[in-house]
Amino acid sequence: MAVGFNIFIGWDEAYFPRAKEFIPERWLRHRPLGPIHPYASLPFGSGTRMCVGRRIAEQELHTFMARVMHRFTVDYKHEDIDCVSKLVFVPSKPLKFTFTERR
Ligand code: HEM
Repeated sequence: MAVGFNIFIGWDEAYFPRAKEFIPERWLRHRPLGPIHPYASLPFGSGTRMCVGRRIAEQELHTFMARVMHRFTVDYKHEDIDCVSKLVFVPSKPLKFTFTERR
């Protein structure tokens, strides 16, 4: 239910300005693209049956990303990537990132 909801609302300009552009900065705490309705994105569900692993999952993602970015410089020197909806949004092309170990 929550996943389906995300697909349909995720591209709705009424909830997400420049909805089809990949702008992860929209999620920063100060919401540079404007406020986001608290129920516009529910990847972990909501209410009494929402995901009990949410905090673990988010902590793991943050720790993983921080450790990777601390260790590597990440480059992408290919064509623009779009996203397609396959139950959830996924990249339209393979992600050919180059990871260079930082010195
Ligand atoms: C990115 C990672 C994850 C996503 C996107 C996710 C998403 C979800 C969603 C959408 C639900 C259903 C919520 C609802 O019915 O409203 C759910 C339920 C659940 N998730 Fe996750 N989950 C993630 C990671 C985890 C992890 C790491 C754990 C355990 C450590 C976990 C344990 C559970 C459990 C036990 C439920 C059932 C809760 C209930 O029915 O009371 N999940 N999750």
